[in-house]
Amino acid sequence: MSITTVHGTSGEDRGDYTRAESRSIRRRSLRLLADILRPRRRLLVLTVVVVVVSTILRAVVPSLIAYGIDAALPAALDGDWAPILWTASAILVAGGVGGLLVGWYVVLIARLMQAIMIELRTRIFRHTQRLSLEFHEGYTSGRIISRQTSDLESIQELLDGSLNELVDAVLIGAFTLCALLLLDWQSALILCAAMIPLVLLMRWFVRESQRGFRATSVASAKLIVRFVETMTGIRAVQAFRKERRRSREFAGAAKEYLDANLRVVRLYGVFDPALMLLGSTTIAVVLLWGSLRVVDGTLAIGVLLAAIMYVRNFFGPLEEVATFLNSYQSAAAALEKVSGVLEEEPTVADPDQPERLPDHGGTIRFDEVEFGYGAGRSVLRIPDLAIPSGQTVALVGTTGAGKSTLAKLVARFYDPRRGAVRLDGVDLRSVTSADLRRAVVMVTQEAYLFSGSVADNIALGNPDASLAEIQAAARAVGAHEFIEALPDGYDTDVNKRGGRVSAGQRQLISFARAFLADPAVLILDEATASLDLPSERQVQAALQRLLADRTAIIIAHRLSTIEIADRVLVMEHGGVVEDGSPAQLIARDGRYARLHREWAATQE
Ligand SMILES: Nc1ncnc2c1ncn2[C@@H]1O[C@H](COP(=O)(O)OP(=O)(O)OP(=O)(O)O)[C@@H](O)[C@H]1O
Repeated sequence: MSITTVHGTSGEDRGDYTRAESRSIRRRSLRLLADILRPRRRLLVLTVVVVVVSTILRAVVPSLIAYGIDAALPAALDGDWAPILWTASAILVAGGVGGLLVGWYVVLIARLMQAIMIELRTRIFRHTQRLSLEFHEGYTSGRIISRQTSDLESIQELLDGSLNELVDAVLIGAFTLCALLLLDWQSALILCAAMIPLVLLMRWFVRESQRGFRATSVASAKLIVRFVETMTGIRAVQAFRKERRRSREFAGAAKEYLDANLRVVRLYGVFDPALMLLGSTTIAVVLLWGSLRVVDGTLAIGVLLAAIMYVRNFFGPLEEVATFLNSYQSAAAALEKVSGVLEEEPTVADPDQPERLPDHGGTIRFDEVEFGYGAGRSVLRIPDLAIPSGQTVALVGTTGAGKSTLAKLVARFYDPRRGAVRLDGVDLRSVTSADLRRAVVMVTQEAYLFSGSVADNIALGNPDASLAEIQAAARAVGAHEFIEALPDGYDTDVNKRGGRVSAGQRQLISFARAFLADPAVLILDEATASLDLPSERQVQAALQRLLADRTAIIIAHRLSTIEIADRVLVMEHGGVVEDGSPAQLIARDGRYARLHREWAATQE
């Protein structure tokens, strides 16, 4: 399998990467870390210096003890107390300064790690916000939430605690080995021999637990996806009495997560005792071989004591390395996913050499356009379609005919596979997103309101607008009266009790937002669906004001909305099958005329 199969978030749900894939993913994670650490390299260097010095100081202590027992103690027995006093002072200084440096190191590393966390958090947020609609439609919100929550928490856990343990273990291990080599090479040799099974044990554990942690990370993401999906769709779940089934599915995912975790725990059940056995065996061998030499008179007793202390020091932190590896594996799995999301590129990118749109345009043209989602079949084919500036076009057709897709191409949420969509003669691919969002605004059925006041929500259309302009926009679309009647009028917080607005009112707020934005092209995708029938006249009047002096594309399933259009395009299987004014199409007695008759019948 080639490396490209794991580019970005693809292959994320697999726990069975090949070696080459694993390597490429690991490199991607490291690149991300290096990129984040580069601007903080001074802090990093200082932290490393502090920890190295403190470890050296601590590693010297057993040698000082050996000197104290073998040289200073006999001198004291002869009445010379100076050497033992010096040795005791040296132990005190080494231990004391070493301890102080450890304290400083803890602060430094915490600063560094917090900086990394904040940087990661903001990068994920900024980046996912920038990614195209195509990414978000394919990557569920549950998964993006796990990137920002459980994944970042695993990384934080590693950075907060376990990393200290690893640094400790590695440095103490290295310095201990050096000190032991200088002090007694034969004990050092025994320790080196013990490192062969140690390396094998570690390698086995890392390999197995890596697999295990990938599986737990996949399982935990699934759990979050199930939760988020159920809660965001809670209306449908309750309406269709699907609570039991969703609970069953959730329990299934929870079981999968539990099993994956248990597999990892079982690995620890083997690794920890094996490590302890290896440590005790090494100490026993050093003690036996050392005792033989002490009896022979070839080894001083203080050196044997120091050698045993060094071997203990060597194995002591290794048990903590297991804890580190635990957090490391889950953090590495998390970082892999995070770096995958960060590797995704917006599929709808800004041009290198943008062209400017004219100020008051609005002419749309589809030129030999063909489009399909992802690598899927083609769902839209528009060989030639021109919408002159100022025209209101209604898109009509059976469900799945391609109306929303056509609208999404005009708003450039997607680029066509072939051909071009042009606005005032400029290919949309050559327009910057800032320019495009000014020229084209799409209002959808969801009419999403952000936390904040009603005025803030309308002002999204034009952040520089004054309150008078905001109110004028609300008046134009017929939203002013109900906003005034809210507890705090325009200052009402839409997320607070009492500030809750109905779906239809939300729609009107989003109309006001669009009116204030004053785009050359406005797209309404089923945007009138939530408005209540009793206000139909109001809706029509509001729409007429909203659509005046601009090009508009309306997708609507209600006749009254379509009737205000200058032109109707009937779509079927991704193509335009009828095109004309409502009156012309009725006279032609085709599909639109039939639809019109059916609608008229239901309105009576
Ligand atoms: N995000 C997507 N990924 C893959 N296929 C999609 C996606 N969105 C729509 N499609 C497919 O594209 C085709 C056209 O869908 P589109 O939403 O444009 O239809 P529509 O005419 O707007 O339908 P409706 O009136 O039901 O909203 C359909 O076959 C649909 O299954």
